[in-house]
Amino acid sequence: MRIAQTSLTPLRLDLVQPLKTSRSTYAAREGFLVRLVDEAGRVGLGEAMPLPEFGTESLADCGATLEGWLSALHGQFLGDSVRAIEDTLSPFPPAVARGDGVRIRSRQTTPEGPMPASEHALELALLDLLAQRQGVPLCWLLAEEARTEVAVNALLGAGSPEALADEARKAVAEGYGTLKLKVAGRPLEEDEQRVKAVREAVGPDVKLRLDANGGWSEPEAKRALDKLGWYGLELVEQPTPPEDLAALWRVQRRSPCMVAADESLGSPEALRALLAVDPLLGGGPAVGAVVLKPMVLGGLLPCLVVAMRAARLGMQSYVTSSLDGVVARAGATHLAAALPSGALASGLAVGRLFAHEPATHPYRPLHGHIRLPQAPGLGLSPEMVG
Ligand SMILES: O=C(O)CCC(=O)C1=CC=C[C@@H](O)[C@@H]1C(=O)O
Ligand SMILES: [Mg+2]
Repeated sequence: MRIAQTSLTPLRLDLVQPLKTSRSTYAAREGFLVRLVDEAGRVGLGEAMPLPEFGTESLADCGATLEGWLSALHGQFLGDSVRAIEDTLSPFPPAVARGDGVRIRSRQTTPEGPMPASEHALELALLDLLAQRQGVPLCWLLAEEARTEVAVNALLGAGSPEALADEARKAVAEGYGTLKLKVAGRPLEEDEQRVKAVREAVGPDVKLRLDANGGWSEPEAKRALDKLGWYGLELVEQPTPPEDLAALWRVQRRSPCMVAADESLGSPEALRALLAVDPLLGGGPAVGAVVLKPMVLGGLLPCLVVAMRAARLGMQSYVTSSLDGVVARAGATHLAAALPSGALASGLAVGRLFAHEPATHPYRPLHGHIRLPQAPGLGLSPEMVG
């Protein structure tokens, strides 16, 4: 393929109401939309929505990096293969590369260091273009047996127990079978009232997952899960701080439910330890599941590698958005469809959090699922993405 045109457009997503977690409060998200046009006028879409608190580069570094990479890519020929895309994104010079990628990294034009959000944006645009050229949905580039629909959880953002109960009832009425709510960063008694209100509102069969965003110490996590475990939890995301894997391992072994590592995957060292059979972690899987954020791990392809390695170690995986736009969520949905298992719902139903979510796009959840468009690539037209 020849990259005939490139464009980089700033993207801002205002939330309807700020989303509070134990570590951050999100009122708006800022990033970039990438467009790559091939010699036949096909448009490949990518999105960078940096999340520095999860280990990505800053917004400024992302913009500078993508400017440099798109300038290096403009007018270049690239092999029509996933291998060529991997080589283009590879941090190693072409001498090490195996396929016919394009050298985009150079000291003169781009900042140093890992740039996962930038890598995600460029990789997604190239995968979208490649899949369009091959006339297949993007997920077919990732797995031959990709699923055609993905179960997604509802993210409950309300604060009070009463408001959470109303939000939970509404989500279940819309067909969601899995609900997620933020905990930690407040007295445990308050969290217990919130979790209890949701469980009493929806009954025993709806799956309930919590996200502490690393906000509990190890003793607090054990005490919290002893108390909240009575309400039938599917899993808890990142109960303890991301850098202490041994604490995460110890909490998993006492927990009444599955522990999912999320923020820990933002550290390359911690990710390597999670995916090794580490004697420090008792030789077994450190946690029950890993949360795959393509924006944090640098794209769909690195996430797929993590998912395969995790599965070999007995860990499940699921995908979540990084509170990003339609393009990134579309790519994440194709990744979720290609994972070894779809047993755990993915966190991709965040469109309703945003004030100006595009009205017509095919990745809107329906009855708790996203059905993938059977169209080439992402199946998104430029006007769908605002
Ligand atoms: O998982 C979901 O339902 C939505 C994504 C989500 O909860 C998050 C996205 C980005 C940052 C975090 O606040 C949070 C998470 O930790 O998973
Ligand atoms: Mg999380």
